[in-house]
Amino acid sequence: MVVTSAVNIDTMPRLHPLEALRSFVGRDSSKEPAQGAALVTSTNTASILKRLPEPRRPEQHCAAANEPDSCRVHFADGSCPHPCRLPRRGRRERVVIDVEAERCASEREALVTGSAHVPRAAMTTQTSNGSEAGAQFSAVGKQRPVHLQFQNVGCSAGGRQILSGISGYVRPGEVLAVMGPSGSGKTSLLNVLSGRLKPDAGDVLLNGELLNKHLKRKICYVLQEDIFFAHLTLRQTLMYTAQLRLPDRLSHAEKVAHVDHIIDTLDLTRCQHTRIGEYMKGGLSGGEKKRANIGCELLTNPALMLLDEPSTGLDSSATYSLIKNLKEYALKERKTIVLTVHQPSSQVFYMFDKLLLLCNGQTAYFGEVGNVVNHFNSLGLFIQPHYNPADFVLEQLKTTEDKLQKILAAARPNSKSQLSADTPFSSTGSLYSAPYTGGDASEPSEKDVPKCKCGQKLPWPSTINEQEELPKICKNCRNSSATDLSILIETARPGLDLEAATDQDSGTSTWSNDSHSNELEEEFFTDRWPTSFWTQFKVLTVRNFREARPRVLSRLNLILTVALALLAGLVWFQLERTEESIADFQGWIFFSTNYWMLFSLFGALFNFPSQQQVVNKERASGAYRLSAFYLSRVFGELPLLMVPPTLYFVISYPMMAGSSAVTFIQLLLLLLLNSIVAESVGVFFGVACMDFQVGNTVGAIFTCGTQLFGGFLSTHIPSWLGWMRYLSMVFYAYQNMQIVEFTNGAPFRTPSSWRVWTDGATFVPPEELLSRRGGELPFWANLSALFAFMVVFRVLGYVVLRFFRTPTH
Ligand SMILES: Nc1ncnc2c1ncn2[C@@H]1O[C@H](COP(=O)(O)OP(=O)(O)OP(=O)(O)O)[C@@H](O)[C@H]1O
Repeated sequence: MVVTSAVNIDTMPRLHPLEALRSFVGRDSSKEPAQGAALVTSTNTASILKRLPEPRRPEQHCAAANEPDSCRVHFADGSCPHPCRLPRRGRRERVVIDVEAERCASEREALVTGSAHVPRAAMTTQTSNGSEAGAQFSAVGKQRPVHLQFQNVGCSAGGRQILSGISGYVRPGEVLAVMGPSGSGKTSLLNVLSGRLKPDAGDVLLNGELLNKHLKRKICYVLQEDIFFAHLTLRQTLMYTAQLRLPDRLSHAEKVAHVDHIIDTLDLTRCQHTRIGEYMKGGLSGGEKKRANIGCELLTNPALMLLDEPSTGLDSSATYSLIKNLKEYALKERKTIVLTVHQPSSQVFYMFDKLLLLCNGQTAYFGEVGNVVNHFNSLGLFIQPHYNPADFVLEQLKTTEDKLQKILAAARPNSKSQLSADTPFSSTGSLYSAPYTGGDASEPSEKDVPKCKCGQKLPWPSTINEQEELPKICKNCRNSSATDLSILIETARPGLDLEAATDQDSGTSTWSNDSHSNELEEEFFTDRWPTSFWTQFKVLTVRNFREARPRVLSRLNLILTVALALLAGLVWFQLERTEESIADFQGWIFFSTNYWMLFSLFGALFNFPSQQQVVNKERASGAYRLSAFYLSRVFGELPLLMVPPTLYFVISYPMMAGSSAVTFIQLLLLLLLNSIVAESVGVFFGVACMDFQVGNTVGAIFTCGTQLFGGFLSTHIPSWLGWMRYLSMVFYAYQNMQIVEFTNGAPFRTPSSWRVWTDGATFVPPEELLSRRGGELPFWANLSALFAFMVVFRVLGYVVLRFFRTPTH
């Protein structure tokens, strides 16, 4: 054995050990077996072993040892490792990955041998069914499948009860469809399940644990509206999302691979370089946008997906392919999916596993999709042959009040007819998951007998009534709650494939308390943010720049700027520097400062709300810190915002007057500062006034006041109103530009005899020029006031966003 190199695999957490080997021996595994070996160290050997391709259980490795392409594990003494001999977790162990070696250096080193020429299939069999997709998703973050239960959920809004007594459950691999007439509470229920709306009553449980801040991060919520930046392409959108929401420990290449996989999975390859687009402007189709929306959420490999009307705006074939994709995804990845849907075709309808039918915020049916027609038949409501069952059940909710009451009564937990529809409710409305088979629960086989985490066998109820009397606390460990017990029973329920419920990644039961699997999961979910502040700032800055570029530097904006610059240049063309033209110089300065104040302020005021929609969506899903976004916006957009005023200035100022380079640059910088300050004010108004009309009105009042008190239009403001000028940012910018122009620029000739210069001409002294404008503040004071404006409004904007615009949906 030749050890060619050594690497701590903890620095490459998602790299397969054999991939690590390949990277060190420098061979392309797909062509020929690599020669050599890599010494791979890790603080957690078990994590490496778990990342080995199947078969990876020691006894299975024995069987596979003779197969040339399989991976084999041996210990130092050459014996086949028995489970009890596997290195214990948490100890610093070394794993040697070798091509042909037979032994290890010490007993605490596991020797993982095997040809580096591992078939691709073997490299990707890390998830439930060995799909490549699974490996891709597991690279993002390992997640336990989620069993969702909600019990007696009640909720009110605007003084009205919008949900009451809603219960249901979904297992991993299942899709629950929530249906009901418009306004029946579907979206509200999803909001409750996602934790965005606090219920007044009832509980939402994930794997038996009450929904909390930590668990919320396992949930992805695909909103009904497809909210994106219109100028970015689909691929850019997914890539930025991946960079923001996938942990820093994944390399860029891994994130790219993951995005590629999502694009492939959702069949978006053809349109990946198409702009998202917006109303009346070309871009992705409705179905592509919807899939892009789902793709952004899938990137984080969520255990539980909530989708609000994913089929809205899609034709029937697009809906079919979308739901089929979701169903396959749920099955393959053991994901739990809840979605709301309006009038699915019967083909789509029967793809769902469970159906929750809502009417006026109450349950009209909960159970298997396949049972719903029988359930309605049992109530004397019969479906016509060849009639779409989804249409049929929805129509039943719109019939007479009597019929509706009958349906709602039958759906109540203590209703016999609903129980026979395989609904896991007790008469008290609490959930348990033992199957109901004609009144008595089936006796479980020995292996399926429910057990507490401590190993204590739990009584299997023989009747529904007994199930209600399940022990609240396990006698042995006195820890488990009744909820835990119901989940254990669910796990052990006859008919539920325990193997399938096993987390294939860890080789442990889904519900078992495998500390290592939890460790990995914790690693992914305990951090408040998936990426560091610096990563968020970097990615958001680039994204803001890309997003703003087509908007700020649009052809129309550039035409407008050049046209305006030429007009201003022509109006004030080649002004003579005489006393008579002083007012013209002041006019140009005032016009320029005002125009760019208005341009920047209203630009920010109009654009920020649409930007805010995306930011709200991303903040609600915990993608990044608000501070990172806010700061990145400054650095991402400001360079672009500088371009139009600069373009205007370099055209119009030389047309008006010629000055030294220093004066030229000083005036330009002052004009830019004026624009930046105005942009800060615009952002604040955009944030503070959620209503567009209100924002527009407030902005108009502010800018008109700013102009009136700016110092040019009126120099005889009543003394009791004089203080108002200090609230006008234009006042400071206007003053400073005059100071620079009149002090640093060439002097202004005058026929009067103020000052005689060397050539015999007389000039107006600069002090006289400045005193005429009625200003009294020095240059530094004006500059400080402008900076103060900028800082105060930026901080105010942040405060409003942080404390008054907390995203809920
Ligand atoms: N914040 C709120 N204040 C007052 N009423 C609300 C609020 N949110 C929801 N509602 C009301 O609750 C009911 C359920 O709303 P929800 O949006 O959940 O219905 P839905 O079934 O999703 O409807 P649709 O299918 O039309 O989207 C509606 O009657 C709605 O008017």
